[in-house]
Amino acid sequence: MSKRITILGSTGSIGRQSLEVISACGMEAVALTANSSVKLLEEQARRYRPELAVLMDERAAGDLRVKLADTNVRVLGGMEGILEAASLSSADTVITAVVGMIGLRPTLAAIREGKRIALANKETLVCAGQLVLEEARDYGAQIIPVDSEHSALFQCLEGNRDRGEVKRLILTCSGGPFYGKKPAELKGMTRENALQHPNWSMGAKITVDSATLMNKGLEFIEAMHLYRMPPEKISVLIHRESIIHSLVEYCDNAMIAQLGAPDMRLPIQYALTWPKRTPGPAVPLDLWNCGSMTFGTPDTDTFRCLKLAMEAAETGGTAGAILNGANEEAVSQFLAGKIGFLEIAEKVALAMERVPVVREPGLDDVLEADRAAREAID
Ligand SMILES: NC(=O)C1=CN([C@@H]2O[C@H](COP(=O)(O)OP(=O)(O)OC[C@H]3O[C@@H](n4cnc5c(N)ncnc54)[C@H](OP(=O)(O)O)[C@@H]3O)[C@@H](O)[C@H]2O)C=CC1
Ligand SMILES: CC(=O)[C@@H](O)[C@H](O)COP(=O)(O)O
Ligand SMILES: [Mn+2]
Repeated sequence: MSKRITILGSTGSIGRQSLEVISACGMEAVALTANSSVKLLEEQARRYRPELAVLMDERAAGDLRVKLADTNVRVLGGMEGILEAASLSSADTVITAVVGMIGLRPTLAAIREGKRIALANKETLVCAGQLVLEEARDYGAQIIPVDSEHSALFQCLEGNRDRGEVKRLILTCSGGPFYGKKPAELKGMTRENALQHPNWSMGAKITVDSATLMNKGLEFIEAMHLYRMPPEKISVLIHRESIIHSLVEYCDNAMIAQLGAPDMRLPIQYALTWPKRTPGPAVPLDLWNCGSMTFGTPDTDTFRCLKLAMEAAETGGTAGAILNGANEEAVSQFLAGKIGFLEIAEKVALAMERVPVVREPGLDDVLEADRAAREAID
């Protein structure tokens, strides 16, 4: 039987590429969700004919319902609708391609139904990694990473390798559009400058995170949770070309890497087909013509967000939720032209100073940490 998939965030960068993979691999989309993109969700619903289409924005959901009145697609609105899409009985797999910690409750809902989670939404694990992984264990839900570095690590670990054999995980980092710049130059960098990622075409929020190196910081915490590794066993390596997507160093000093063209359709597909591999739409890597590969050390004095994330990783508890909430808010202010580039790190640092950390948090503690962090920087 073909795979039946719900995509949370189908109109975004990962969501659209997921639909390409689903088509190319003969799978079925049973539910699609977005925030307010009525036109694109209507087009997707007409083309893929899911059972359910959901928009978070209730007014936009009303418009979509009218537009899809001539189809069998059921249309819902709001968080209740998204939770229904996440737990739909006909879906076996949920791709979490929503941006931000708003994805946490739907991810938990899907886990509680025992779905396979193809996890792109890294903010979920940064905020509530322990909680999410415990629930996945209790409900027997597999979590397969979509984030390119974590998919690479997953492949280098052969899924479930004995952690005692692993010396460290090495996350590669492109360095983003501002690699090599110092604070005086970074001060004047605009939204347009920050949105020029050297290798990947992605949504606006993650592209800004790549420019501040917060993306690598979030990925550091994501890797800790996914692979049960302490912070001292995770390193970040600058690799400008984004060809090596990450590496595992073993206790005998062997290093296993996963390489590929910078094309998210490969990790998306692998999260859906694992443990099998099948032909798919991702472009092949032409090693003969890709030029040289370079490596270096990140400048965490200039790109403070990475250092702040590593501190949050050491602290644990709700520190990840505080870091993430402040970052989401600060990036949204930067994208709206309200604050400068360097103020993103300043605001995250401020929230980490001001908001107390709760140890062994439950869901309510995580949600409260997120709220308090956003309030602390306003
Ligand atoms: N893009 C990439 O290559 C990679 C992305 N990721 C991660 O994947 C996730 C998605 O990233 P990306 O695809 O780039 O993001 P995009 O901004 O391109 O897409 C986000 C999606 O989420 C929906 N959405 C936004 N806000 C809400 C909300 N409040 N409620 C419900 N739905 C919402 C959007 O709907 P609408 O269109 O209506 O706004 C859209 O469908 C992020 O966590 C990112 O870090 C990880 C690795 C690579
Ligand atoms: C495609 C992907 O997974 C992104 O997270 C990407 O890795 C961003 O690259 P950098 O954060 O290394 O610039
Ligand atoms: Mn990544």
